[in-house]
Amino acid sequence: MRNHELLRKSLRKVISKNKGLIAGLTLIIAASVFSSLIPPLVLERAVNLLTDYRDVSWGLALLYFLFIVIADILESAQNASITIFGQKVTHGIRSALCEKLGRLPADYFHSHESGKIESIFTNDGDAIDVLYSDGVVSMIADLFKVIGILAVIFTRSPGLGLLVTAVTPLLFLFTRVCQKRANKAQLANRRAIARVNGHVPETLRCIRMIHVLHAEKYMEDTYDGYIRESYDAVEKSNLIDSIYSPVILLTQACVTAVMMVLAAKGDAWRSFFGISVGTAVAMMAYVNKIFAPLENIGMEIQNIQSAAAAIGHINEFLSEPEWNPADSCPEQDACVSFQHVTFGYEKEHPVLNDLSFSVERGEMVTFAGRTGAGKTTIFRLLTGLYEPDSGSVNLAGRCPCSLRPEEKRKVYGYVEQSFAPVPGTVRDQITIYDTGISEEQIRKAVRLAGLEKIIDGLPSGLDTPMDPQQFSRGQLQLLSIARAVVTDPAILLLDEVTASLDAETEARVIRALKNSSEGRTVLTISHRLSAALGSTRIIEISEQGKNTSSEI
Ligand SMILES: Nc1ncnc2c1ncn2[C@@H]1O[C@H](COP(=O)(O)OP(=O)(O)OP(=O)(O)O)[C@@H](O)[C@H]1O
Repeated sequence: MRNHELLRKSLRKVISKNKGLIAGLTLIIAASVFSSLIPPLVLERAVNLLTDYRDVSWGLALLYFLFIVIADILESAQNASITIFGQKVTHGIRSALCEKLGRLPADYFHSHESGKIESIFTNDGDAIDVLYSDGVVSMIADLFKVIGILAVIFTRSPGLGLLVTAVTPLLFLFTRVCQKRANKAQLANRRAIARVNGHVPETLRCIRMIHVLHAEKYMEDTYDGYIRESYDAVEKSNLIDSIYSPVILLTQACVTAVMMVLAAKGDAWRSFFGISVGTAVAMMAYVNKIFAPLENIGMEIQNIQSAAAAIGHINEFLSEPEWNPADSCPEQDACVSFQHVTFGYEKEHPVLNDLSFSVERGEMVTFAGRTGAGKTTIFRLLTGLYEPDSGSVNLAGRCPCSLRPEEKRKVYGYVEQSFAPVPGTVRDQITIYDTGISEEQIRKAVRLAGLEKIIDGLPSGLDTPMDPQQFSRGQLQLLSIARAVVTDPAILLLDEVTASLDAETEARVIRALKNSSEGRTVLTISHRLSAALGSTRIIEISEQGKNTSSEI
């Protein structure tokens, strides 16, 4: 599928789901534009009656107020519907981004900086939000408003119509120049403020070192530099603001004055400008009305331009190749096996070279080898994060990549070097939001991991909100073990589980692992653990990513 088609597909999905809202929005915009044109016409009629020394009926006066109220209500409804539509589109695109994230292969996250991915979800997502809430649709509404006002002015006063048509492009140009400069200044201010925000905590964090190295002056000067940048930028932005409004007011006054002077010149001019007193009042109202949508259109163009880059990033992200694992692989008798596996994160630099080994059900095997030999890589292939370049990997008779997400936790439990908390309660740390896990399973996992006393000591037990500060490093590893065994998996993968623990804590973790390993096939990375857990075999991974196997 081509790049833009992916974004279009997301948009089409949102549009087809919200046909009613879009039809309503179109009607509201039409009604809002139409109703905003009526009050000056009623005013024209009233003033003409007054200047002819005739009575203005209560009905006409009420009609005037009624249309003002209706126009205001419709404008609010228009803004609200545009915001709702914008939110729906943004929600649709953000959901598409999130679904895409789940389908990306593991190496995407190694070849792309996390900051850039985050920025697609935050900054680019926000730019799309602004594009639809305060860009495309509002611009169409404002354009209709300008066209409507010009049309009425032309029918009432062709001369004034020509005058306004001549002035409008100049005014629009002036508005754009001011907006661009103001935006540039605001951006510079935001950059300077961001630097200040980074500088202050950095200074506080390193305050001792700053005093020791006498770097106070340098830190002060840097801070002053950022503040000056911000001050200059704000000053520039204020200057533009202070010029813009008077120029607009002056132009309005000039147009009105020219209209009046020319209309007063004689019959031919008067008929060209179509001026009765009432029409003059109405035209002044229209001239005043045309500037607001013009200014808005300038801002909306700005929003659309800023969103162009965001659309590019989102398109690029949506067209990234997806995780497309083989759905079947040769059946193997062994519980875990590698058959002539060659794999490299970059194809030209293989980490594992023609690696073969197999582990029988119930075996306890340790992988050893120098740092960087590829032990963790073996686990990454076993958990299906990567596919081998050649050869086959088998886990419980299945190709790991073909395991559906809901199957994975039943086949293997994975304990890493450090615990990765998830938002929520202590219970959520164990279940990872899997509502299919029963209370009994959770209690059993807590018991196996030796966490009973710790959890009983928490204010609300398992339902205590998770705060990693409440747990020591060893206790967090016990939580990792409970998380790995709660689904009663057949295979346990332990990657340097006790690497960063002191001897006493390590002993507790080993006790928990021993309890949890019973009846399972256990693969560990760690020399120290192999003896403590009672491994029966060590598979040594050599520098070339091959293996030698030795019995203990
Ligand atoms: N995501 C990655 N992208 C590119 N190269 C990687 C990636 N992860 C690991 N490597 C490289 O692959 C090789 C094997 O790494 P791996 O982590 O599997 O080794 P290890 O034997 O587990 O090492 P250690 O004992 O230090 O944990 C190393 O040279 C490492 O630099």
